[in-house]
Amino acid sequence: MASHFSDKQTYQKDFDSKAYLEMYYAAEKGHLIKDEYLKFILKNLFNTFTSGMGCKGNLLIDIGTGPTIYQLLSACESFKEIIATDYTDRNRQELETWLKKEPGAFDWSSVVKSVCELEGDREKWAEKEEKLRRTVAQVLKCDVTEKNPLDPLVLPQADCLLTCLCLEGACKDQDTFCCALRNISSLLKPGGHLVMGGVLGSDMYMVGEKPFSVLSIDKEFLEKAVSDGGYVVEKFEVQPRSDMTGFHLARHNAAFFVLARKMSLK
Ligand SMILES: Cc1nn(C[C@](C)(O)C(=O)N2CCN(c3cccc4cnccc34)CC2)cc1-c1ccccc1
Repeated sequence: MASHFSDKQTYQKDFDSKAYLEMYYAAEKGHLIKDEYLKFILKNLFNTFTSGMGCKGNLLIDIGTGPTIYQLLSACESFKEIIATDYTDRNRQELETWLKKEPGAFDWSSVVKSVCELEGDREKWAEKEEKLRRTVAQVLKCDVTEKNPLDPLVLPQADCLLTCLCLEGACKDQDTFCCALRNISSLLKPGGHLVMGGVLGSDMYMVGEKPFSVLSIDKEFLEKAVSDGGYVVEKFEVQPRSDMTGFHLARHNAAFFVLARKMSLK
């Protein structure tokens, strides 16, 4: 049980990206493969990015990408350029290894095939992987607790911000969460979309034998945080968790998906 907050130094030192990927995303046995979270998020990302909801443009920045690429598979059909970001060196290294098809890269093919099935042709999984590799232009360091999360870089504002399973893991309390949301919002154009997925009612998750803390949030808090953060909520889906088999590994009672539009200044 994570009895204390897992801060960024803890992530940098103790978060084992490879052990995490095997535990949560390995074909058939990965905990999130079996859990409803991944199916729920992939379906919502597919609907958002490839079914004419107007979520498309030049630049999408993914905040807190972790070592995973599942969240980018539909987005790469609707954005010319994707920038992936994360706090820890090992997460960014894991992403670079997959993007460059280097030895030891994690095998995402079963998840890629699932997204291709949603998009209508499961056999196009190899082309999909190459399209994603061509679309991810950079993998940058980010820290959502900084006013400019990409400091010292100053980028043009993005057309879309994507963030999955990040803020609830990175923030120690609700005030920090709201502040981090404002920080990342500075990276988004007015009128641009925020796409956020994650978990409600969690307090921790395990990576190997190590517990990592999670800020427990509920729908009401999240809805208020996004609205107070200067957004109009366009879609808010919650999927209560039914399968409690992996309860001890990554405790949460629901998955959420939010699509919101950043209000223009005028
Ligand atoms: C499964 C699963 N995966 N994940 C996401 C994960 C591994 O936590 C992650 O990669 N993250 C978040 C923390 N993050 C960060 C940590 C410190 C500081 C950061 C500063 N800026 C940006 C990011 C920072 C780095 C990216 C959460 C769960 C989960 C599922 C169900 C129940 C409970 C948890």
